[in-house]
Amino acid sequence: MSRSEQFASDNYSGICPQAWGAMAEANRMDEPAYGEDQWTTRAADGLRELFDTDCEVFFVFNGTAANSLALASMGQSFHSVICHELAHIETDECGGPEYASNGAKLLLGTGADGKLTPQSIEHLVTKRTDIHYPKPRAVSLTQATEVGTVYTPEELRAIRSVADQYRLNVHMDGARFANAVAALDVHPSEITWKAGVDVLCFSGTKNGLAMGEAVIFFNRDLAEDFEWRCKQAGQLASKMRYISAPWCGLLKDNVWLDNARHANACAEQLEQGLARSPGVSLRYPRQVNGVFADLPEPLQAFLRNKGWRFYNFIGGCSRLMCSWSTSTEQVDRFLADIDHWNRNHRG
Ligand SMILES: Cc1ncc(COP(=O)(O)O)c(C=O)c1O
Ligand SMILES: C[C@H](O)[C@H](N)C(=O)O
Repeated sequence: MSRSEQFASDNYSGICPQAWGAMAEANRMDEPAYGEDQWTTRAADGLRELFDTDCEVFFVFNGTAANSLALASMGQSFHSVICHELAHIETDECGGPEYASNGAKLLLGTGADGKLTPQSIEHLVTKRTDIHYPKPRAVSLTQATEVGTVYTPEELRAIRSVADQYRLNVHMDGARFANAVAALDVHPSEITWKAGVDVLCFSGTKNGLAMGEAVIFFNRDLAEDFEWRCKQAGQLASKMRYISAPWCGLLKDNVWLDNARHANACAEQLEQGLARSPGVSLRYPRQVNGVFADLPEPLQAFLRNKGWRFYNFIGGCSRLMCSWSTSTEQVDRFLADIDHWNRNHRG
């Protein structure tokens, strides 16, 4: 499949040149294993510098592991985790968070545009407080959300206020955290520890790495023994430098932010083009690197027949996801195909 023919997922993209170069540099000589290498130290220090705080940093292979193990560190098996009904930890992690915590239950909240509201959190915390129900101990937010929207610093602080009231830890699934920082144009600390986030799972995979998520504990108390939890879960890479060195490539000269800005810009170009297409509407506001559009079924079939790949797994709308490697020419080709359909096939 040609790289240029998909808006299916930022997971389809390759490794960005800067990450690849850092990997090659780390490959030049032997290094200590299991995270004792210079690259892992440099990457962790680079993230502490980026967030401007002395946070604990761990690297795991993928997002499901990052989320599951982070949440397992935030409560016991008899607790529950509040998340939005569209949350990836609910819809696409195959019970990973429940498994890693030995049974913590996910309580599904609501909110417009995929964003959990303080009211929904409070409702779930207070609706049952009897011994027969798993006591809420954490709230999980996805930033940017599964439908391409972002929590503002104010919204995050409001959630933190409710979390404090009910002694909840705050987890952030940062699969597209870089895209949220780019969209909000804030310092990363403004939408993490300064807004009360205890643990961030920062995805490198969706930002230009082959794999590799950083689990960042701003609340260092929750990090106790996390390395053992990772080891037992098979998430301690012996050649850790092949995860951490590419992270150094992203952090150098803020490549991570440039990659996110580019992906967001491509999605904006897509959004603007779709706005000109009759019969096409957006299901959610476009704020980061994904466009969630209601496309007529015949148009979807036409595009797929032309070789374009995209998913329809959220409420039936079409998700068009851009990444660091999306090109403006690719977006133009997609829009040109839609224009062709409108001119020649639209009923
Ligand atoms: C919102 C969100 N969270 C977490 C993940 C992590 O998933 P994976 O385990 O596939 O890396 C993804 C995957 O793309 C995602 O979209
Ligand atoms: C949803 C799917 O699991 C993947 N996280 C993606 O965003 O493409």
